Amino acid sequence: MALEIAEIIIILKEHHLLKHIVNNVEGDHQKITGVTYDSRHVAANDLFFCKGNFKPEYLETAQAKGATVYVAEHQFDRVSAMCGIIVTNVSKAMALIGAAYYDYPQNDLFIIAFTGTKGKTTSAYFTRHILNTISKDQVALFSTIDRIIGPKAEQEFKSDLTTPESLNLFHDMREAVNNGMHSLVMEVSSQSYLRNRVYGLHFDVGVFLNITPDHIGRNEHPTFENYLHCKLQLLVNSRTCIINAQTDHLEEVYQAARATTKPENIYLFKQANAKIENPAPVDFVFYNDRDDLQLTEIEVKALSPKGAALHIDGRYDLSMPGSYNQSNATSALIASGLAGASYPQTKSLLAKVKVPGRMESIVSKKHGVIYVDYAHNYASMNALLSFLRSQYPSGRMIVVVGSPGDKGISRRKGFGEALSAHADIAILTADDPGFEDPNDIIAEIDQYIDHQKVQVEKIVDRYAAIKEAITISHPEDVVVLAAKGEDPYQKVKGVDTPWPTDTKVAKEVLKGLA
Ligand SMILES: CC(=O)N[C@H]1[C@@H](OP(=O)(O)OP(=O)(O)OC[C@H]2O[C@@H](n3ccc(=O)[nH]c3=O)[C@H](O)[C@@H]2O)O[C@H](CO)[C@@H](O)[C@@H]1O[C@H](C)C(=O)N[C@@H](C)C(=O)N[C@H](CCC(=O)O)C(=O)O
Ligand SMILES: Nc1ncnc2c1ncn2[C@@H]1O[C@H](COP(=O)(O)OP(=O)(O)OP(=O)(O)O)[C@@H](O)[C@H]1O
Repeated sequence: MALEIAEIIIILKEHHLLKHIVNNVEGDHQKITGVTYDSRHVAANDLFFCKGNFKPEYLETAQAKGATVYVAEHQFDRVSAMCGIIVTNVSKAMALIGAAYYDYPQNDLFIIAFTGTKGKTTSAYFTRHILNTISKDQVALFSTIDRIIGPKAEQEFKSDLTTPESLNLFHDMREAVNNGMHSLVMEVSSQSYLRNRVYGLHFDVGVFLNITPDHIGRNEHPTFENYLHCKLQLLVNSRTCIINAQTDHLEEVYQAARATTKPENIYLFKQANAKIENPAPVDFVFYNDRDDLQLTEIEVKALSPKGAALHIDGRYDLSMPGSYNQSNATSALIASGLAGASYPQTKSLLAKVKVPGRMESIVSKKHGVIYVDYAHNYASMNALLSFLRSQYPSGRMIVVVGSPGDKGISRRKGFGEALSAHADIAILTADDPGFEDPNDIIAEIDQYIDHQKVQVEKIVDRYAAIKEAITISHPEDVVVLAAKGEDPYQKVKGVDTPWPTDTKVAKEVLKGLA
């Protein structure tokens, strides 16, 4: 793969991003044969992007390793051997040049993208499972948990971000195409719009699941309005839109879709008896006749001719309980319908999907049922605990939870409120404390807990907290290990400290108690 300076100039001018060029001694036909934003991965003739919390010495290292061109928002004098392309916005430039360098892999993929405060990973897994089963292994997945760029085991790896940096995104899309993938299901975080990771990219189908306050604060969104604005960008950039009509801010969400999409390409869905303010007729409803731990099923019914044309009406079995998962499943069925999947081919496919770290249960005779779940804000914690409360009305609910440092500050209050509403015992512990003292985070969650309703224990060491929860639980109790899912590390003072995962710890503790 290669790109000439001349091509880069045209792309940047087209998007009004080019300020000027310095040291262009080799001329416009100079070719770059690689692109990177990390000095640790530079090769000869690379183009290097100076982005984010960047230090000038990274560029000097890049030059020493053979990079010949850099893109930055201002000129660097100490790399006089390099051609400098000075732009108004480096992250936008990086996304556009990345797409060009990897030869626009998005044109070879049918892309379904999910956004929402909660349910992105679950819905993406559901959709990918349906389409991948039907297409016999030709569907890639870019999720918070992992990225799958081909059918072989070595083409599946853990994700660093929910939505990758633009260069990695286009690189992995190209790999997916080379590996025979014809579709891609991906999660698009609001942060990826804030940071221009998907700038210029258009999606075949964009799905908006829901929005509640989260991800607001240092390093994330300055305000809720900004968070909502970034999330809405997915709909603005999608050819066909699917909207959960039960989302908050439905009017704005629908308007964002309408800004670039005709009503005939916008699909709304909701639970059959949910009351909503209708900005447009609903296309699909789902009935949740049965929703318990033994069996979860939904019936999907089209209400409009365009809905009926997808042929997804029918009764489906689900592997994951909870009304929110029924909503996630409906979004996945509509998205899959738009990609050509129909009933009854899809009838039983969702009965087999497991999403790592979401609603994983471990049954023990002496210590009740233990759930490991990724719920980590008010909306998800409330949804999870209220569902489990309905399933275990008589036992005690013992919840182990912590909140991350340096971000998502509103989660602390949210946890306090959700625990007060549903838990009997809360064991507050550490979860990615980052540069904060976990004791302070625990104290903050605790101040929002109603101590008349909930007994609180504070155990910073997460292993000891899980051990305590399981040790004190009786057979009729339910233990919830919340917020960490299958995360294999704890972020402590900038270091990813290995963590065996909540599931492994719980199993180990149970073995020790047997
Ligand atoms: C705030 C934010 O999003 N920051 C992301 C951003 O950081 P950054 O551009 O400042 O990069 P940096 O790591 O500080 O380093 C600066 C630059 O120097 C380069 N460098 C660094 C060291 C070196 O030796 N040489 C070198 O060239 C780096 O490659 C980088 O280009 O780019 C980095 C990759 O280049 C990301 O790892 C980093 O994500 C941080 C870790 C993060 O926590 N992001 C979260 C908030 C996030 O993006 N979350 C959303 C999900 C949210 C949700 O759940 O909905 C996501 O999409 O994952
Ligand atoms: N539609 C939903 N509404 C509310 N809570 C949900 C919904 N879907 C899932 N959850 C809860 O949120 C948790 C995380 O779900 P999931 O990983 O699918 O969401 P996500 O949007 O990918 O989250 P994140 O952005 O934090 O990675 C689940 O473990 C479950 O407890």
